[in-house]
Amino acid sequence: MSWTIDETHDPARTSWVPGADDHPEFPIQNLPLGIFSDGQAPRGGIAIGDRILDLAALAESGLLVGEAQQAAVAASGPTLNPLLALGARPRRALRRAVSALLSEPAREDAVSRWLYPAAACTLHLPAAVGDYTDFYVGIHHATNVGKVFRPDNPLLPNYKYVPIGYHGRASSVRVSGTPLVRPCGQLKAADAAAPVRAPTRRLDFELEMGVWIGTGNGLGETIPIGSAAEHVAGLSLLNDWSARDIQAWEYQPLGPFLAKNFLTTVSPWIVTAEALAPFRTAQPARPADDPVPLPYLLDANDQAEGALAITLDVTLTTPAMRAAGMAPVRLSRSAATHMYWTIAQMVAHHASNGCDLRPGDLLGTGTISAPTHEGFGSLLELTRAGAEPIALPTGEVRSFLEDGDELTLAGRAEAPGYRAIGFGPCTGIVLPAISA
Ligand SMILES: O=C(O)/C=C/C(=O)CC(=O)CC(=O)O
Ligand SMILES: [Ca+2]
Ligand SMILES: [Mg+2]
Repeated sequence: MSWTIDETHDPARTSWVPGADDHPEFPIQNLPLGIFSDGQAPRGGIAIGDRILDLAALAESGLLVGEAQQAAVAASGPTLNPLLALGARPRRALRRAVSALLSEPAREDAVSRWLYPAAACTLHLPAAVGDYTDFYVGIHHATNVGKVFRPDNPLLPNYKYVPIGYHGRASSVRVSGTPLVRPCGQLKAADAAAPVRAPTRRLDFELEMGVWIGTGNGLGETIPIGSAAEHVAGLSLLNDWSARDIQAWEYQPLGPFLAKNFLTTVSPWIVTAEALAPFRTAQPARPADDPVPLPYLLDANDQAEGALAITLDVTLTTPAMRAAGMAPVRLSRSAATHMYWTIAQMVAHHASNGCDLRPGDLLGTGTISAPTHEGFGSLLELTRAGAEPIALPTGEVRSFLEDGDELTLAGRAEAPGYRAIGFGPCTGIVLPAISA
């Protein structure tokens, strides 16, 4: 229901907002939801071109009615959780109403006063994240990483039956732009008898998408695969910063812990399920030898259109590049279609034991690596665990991230006949460790 194509996706629809029609990420066909502030209290907003539309002001303007007004009221506070809890219908009504207001020239006088330059605003985390779970649906990443950590047994036998995940840490999820302080942890060299505590020497990124849960499920209830997409409010980009040396020593038997909970960065905007409707595509067929998913994970409609045509880029700027005024260098280009499990399968599996998902919960997809080197989604893979450092245009090399490096994820949804949309940046700069 929420993932249907309507007049808001019409590529011929234009906006009176200056520059919006030429904006590479936020034309009127996108209308992503976020939380912003401009000196006053943080509140809900919608990105349009290089402006932000104030939803709290819109809720008081008298310009909206019905479910659109209900949604704008729910988006007037410091988090979008109340809006996410309303589910797809009011969110979609708000999208349609805002799309009409921003496209009809006669509305410019009434609405333009509620638009602010994004460059003058601060963006916040769009929702208070109650729980954060990180999946592992990038099968090429899982195979590559498995080769590093378990050379004899890279892809474990459960992988093609279970959408594998681990419970991450919600408290350290932050919005794009938050600096990353290099973490300290236990490091143990292969030939050392005991670990030392020191700043990580293998600081990495992970190219992921974040899935924002809208309506949840009650404790003890499941979410059937056929309705799982209805529980997804939208997507962001997500960087699951990782300390590979800490990870290698601590991860058995319970999985990632301090190697991955020191910061998780998300892009500021929730690109809604509604906005992403035109970019649905078939889930790539599984190789003939792979098992058919169990029935609770299999839905014909999900297989037919449960993947998303989103290109994902990773870029790096080093301090030397910054000093020389050089443009960021691209480290990787992948695509969301390289996920072995769909978002609906992740949601259905998560709730399949009666675990309750709640509005504003965040799911990471796991690192989305392409099958080939130019699309690997982490430095662990790109440099083969540091054995093949990347040569940069400055003459520098990188095995893992160094202090002062700035790493940025970008995403672009594209489909023939539709206006491409973007996600905004997911960026962070590495600061030196505070002390060991
Ligand atoms: O032990 C392993 O195989 C690796 C585990 C992870 O790196 C967890 C993770 O964050 C998965 C991912 O991003 O795909
Ligand atoms: Ca991860
Ligand atoms: Mg993390």
